[in-house]
Amino acid sequence: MTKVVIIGGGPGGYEAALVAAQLGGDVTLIERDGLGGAAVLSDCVPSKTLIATAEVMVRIEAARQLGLHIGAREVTDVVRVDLAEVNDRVLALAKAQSDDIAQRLRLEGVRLVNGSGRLESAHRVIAATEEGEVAFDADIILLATGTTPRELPDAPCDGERILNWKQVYNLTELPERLIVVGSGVTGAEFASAYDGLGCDVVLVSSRRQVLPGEDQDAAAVLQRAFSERGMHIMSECRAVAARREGDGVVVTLEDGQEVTGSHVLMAVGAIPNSAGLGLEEVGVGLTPSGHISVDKVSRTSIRNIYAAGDVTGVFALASVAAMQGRVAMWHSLGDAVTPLDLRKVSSNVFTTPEVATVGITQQDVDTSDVRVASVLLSLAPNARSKMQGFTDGFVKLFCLPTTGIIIGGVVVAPRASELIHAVSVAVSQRVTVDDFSHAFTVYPSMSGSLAEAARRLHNRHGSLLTN
Ligand SMILES: Cc1cc2nc3c(=O)[nH]c(=O)nc-3n(C[C@H](O)[C@H](O)[C@H](O)COP(=O)(O)OP(=O)(O)OC[C@H]3O[C@@H](n4cnc5c(N)ncnc54)[C@H](O)[C@@H]3O)c2cc1C
Ligand SMILES: NC(=O)c1ccc[n+]([C@@H]2O[C@H](COP(=O)([O-])OP(=O)(O)OC[C@H]3O[C@@H](n4cnc5c(N)ncnc54)[C@H](O)[C@@H]3O)[C@@H](O)[C@H]2O)c1
Repeated sequence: MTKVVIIGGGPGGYEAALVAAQLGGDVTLIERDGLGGAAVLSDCVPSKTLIATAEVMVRIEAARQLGLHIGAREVTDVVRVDLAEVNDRVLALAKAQSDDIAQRLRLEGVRLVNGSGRLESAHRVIAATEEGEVAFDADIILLATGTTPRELPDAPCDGERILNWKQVYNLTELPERLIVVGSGVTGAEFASAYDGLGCDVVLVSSRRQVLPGEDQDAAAVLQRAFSERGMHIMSECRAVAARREGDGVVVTLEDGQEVTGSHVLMAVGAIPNSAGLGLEEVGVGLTPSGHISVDKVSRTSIRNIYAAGDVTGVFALASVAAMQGRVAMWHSLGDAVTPLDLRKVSSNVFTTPEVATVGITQQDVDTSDVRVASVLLSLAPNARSKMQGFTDGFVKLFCLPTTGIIIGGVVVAPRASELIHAVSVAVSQRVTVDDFSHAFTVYPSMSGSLAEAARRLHNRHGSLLTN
């Protein structure tokens, strides 16, 4: 039996373990914290659970537009957020998810080792466990060790008032005034969630507009939505330090301004967990940022050592980590394998409204020579949007002008994460705009706007239509 040793039990590691077990490998998975990794225990799952609660608050608040009066001016006057209870639920759900994953892995015959792993050689892994060090021989090794929140040297997190995104679940009371530093996906999602829960939120954004890495038309909608909800966005500001003062915090910006709040959440990116793994000693190549270099089948510079997930810096998504892990095992264990294709990845920013994207981006289109036809269709005229009191979003489709094949899309809407799937199938199956628009959509529905966008691309003049 081929001996497979995996370090890291997040989506990159545990999905790989399932494939390796299915293909008959003798699989050992070493994880120091808990199965499911940071994705399940502290990052993706907890944040989306918190956001689910915040969404309900936002919907209650929006009810008055629909003729439902909640008997008070502010939603927070009638709905009391018990943050201790909310966070208990968040953590219990994450733990249950982690336990389910552990149980499934055990059922599939994966050997689970609770400890910290490192390479001794290209064919031997050491796990430091509570009982001491244990060595495992390996034919194939997968490194899927994820990342750690980046800290600013002068803003060390204390877990009480100066927080990273893993520490917010310790809070038992809603922050009175939360400063969120960083307006990438993590910062934007937490700013949106705490604003929805009723906190006064200040967002320190290093760029002109929030979500610098996302579709800029979508980011503009979100920036407007945040401002209209009363969030204070400090654009083109960088934090350099944060300190406790009395019952609050003071964040110092690069230009010397000071921002005061009750708490600060640092969302300034993450650094790869690649130190201390024995990589340099064994000769595993790293990028200048310290991520592990991999090719499209997840191979590192050492023949039998693979890497998957955030530690590779390829695309920090749970879905991509899982696919990289599976691809690594299909490749190393001799199964049919399709190299990772980032042009088909779909992702979602879980803000209010949500921003979902798949395939080619507007930035790719604007910076490449490839001719692309696109249409951006506002959701304002969509009957379902009007009924639901939502008019600020849009759908956007990209296609090749010669063939009409759909190569990407963006949806800004409530539940955009669900709406994008049709476009994702179109991108992965190379569906044309004509075929896409000929499929029936429900009336009234927001997906009707996706079909309408495809219809507008029938002649594909390569223009950017708005409405
Ligand atoms: C706040 C937040 C929200 C997110 N939301 C989403 C989302 O909605 N959707 C989405 O697709 N992605 C989301 N992501 C990204 C997603 O969480 C990551 O892409 C995903 O966790 C990557 O999985 P991974 O397996 O590479 O690493 P991780 O999930 O980080 O798991 C790595 C594991 O390796 C363990 N480990 C590290 N070193 C060692 C060692 N030496 N020995 C043993 N174990 C070790 C760690 O303890 C950890 O458990 C979010 C990220 C953040 C920060
Ligand atoms: N819904 C999701 O799928 C989801 C959610 C969260 C994170 N993620 C993944 O995690 C990745 C990382 O996202 P992220 O937001 O954690 O990190 P990021 O690196 O993308 O964003 C960090 C932001 O903080 C800003 N920043 C850095 N230093 C600053 C300072 N001193 N003051 C003010 N701003 C500062 C940066 O300019 C950047 O815009 C994303 O690319 C995404 O793939 C996904």
